[in-house]
Amino acid sequence: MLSVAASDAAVAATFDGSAHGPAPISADEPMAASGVMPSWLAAALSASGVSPDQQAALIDRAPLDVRVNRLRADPASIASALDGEPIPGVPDALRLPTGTNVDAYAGQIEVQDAGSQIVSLAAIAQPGERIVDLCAGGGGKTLALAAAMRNEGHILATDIDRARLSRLAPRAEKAGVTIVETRLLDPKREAAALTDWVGTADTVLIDAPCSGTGTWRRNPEARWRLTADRLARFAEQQRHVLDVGAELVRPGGALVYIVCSLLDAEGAGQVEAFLADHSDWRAEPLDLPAGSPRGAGLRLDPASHGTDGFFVARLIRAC
Ligand SMILES: C[S@@+](CC[C@H](N)C(=O)[O-])C[C@H]1O[C@@H](n2cnc3c(N)ncnc32)[C@H](O)[C@@H]1O
Repeated sequence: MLSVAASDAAVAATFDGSAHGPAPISADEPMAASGVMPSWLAAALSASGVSPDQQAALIDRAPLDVRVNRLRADPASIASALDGEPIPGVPDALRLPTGTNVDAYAGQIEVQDAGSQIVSLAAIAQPGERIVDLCAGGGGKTLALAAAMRNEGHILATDIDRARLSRLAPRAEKAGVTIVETRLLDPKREAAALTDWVGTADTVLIDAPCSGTGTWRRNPEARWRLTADRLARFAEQQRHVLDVGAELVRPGGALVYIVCSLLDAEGAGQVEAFLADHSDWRAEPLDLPAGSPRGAGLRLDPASHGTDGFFVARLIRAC
């Protein structure tokens, strides 16, 4: 804002110290270099193979994408009612005109970025399976898994955040989903609450806590809040949830690791370290409607794929 004020007298005049106004600008006030993000973060993204054009697109305006819930609605009818465009290769996704009011369609559609829908497909969820959604939050991906399973089987949805997890059950009810069991975990004591699932899950989905560099289109201020220390803490949490989740997978089963970040430290690098430490696991190539190869997985970004930014990998436990 100081940079803007330096070149725009009208903006500068608002720094007048009035009630709700910013303090007057002092002569020696340090000014941040202008740019899309802090320079350390731009350097980290560049080192992760994210080009300047891809970095700039991280703060573009996001489209309004929804997932049609096949348990309650038919994609073709919703597309014609809401003037939605199908998204090639993503079975239940529609892109709606900006500003479409979706409130009347609660339970029939879920607002969910196409990228989030695409990475959920990496679970290849089938009716009848037993799946753990370890970092389920409010259940965006849980509900996508349940729809893919045609509401047959069992999903254990867990999280350490009570408020987020409490939003899942009412959403599931509205969506006609009855196969989800929620379980609140104690941080660092997750394993003790999951002993009944050890070695039994067909798939464990880990949508890990992360810096969110791929979701700046929705949270543009997050780029200025992220610090190297916070990033290191996210990386530590990611290692931890990978270890917790891996224990739950049955022999021959899959672990799907997702982050909405483009930084290798949270994506390809995490998976590389996991595979180096777990010789009985291998990465399985992914066949998704979009994504560019990155390490053992795929990466999506707004400039290349028109979605939020994600990294996803599918890892298989030896039989
Ligand atoms: C990216 S968000 C999940 C979003 C959710 N999957 C969705 O699609 O709506 C990551 C979640 O991980 C949870 N989390 C963080 N540490 C965890 C842990 N040790 N065990 C389980 N969940 C954890 C956070 O509370 C947060 O809700």
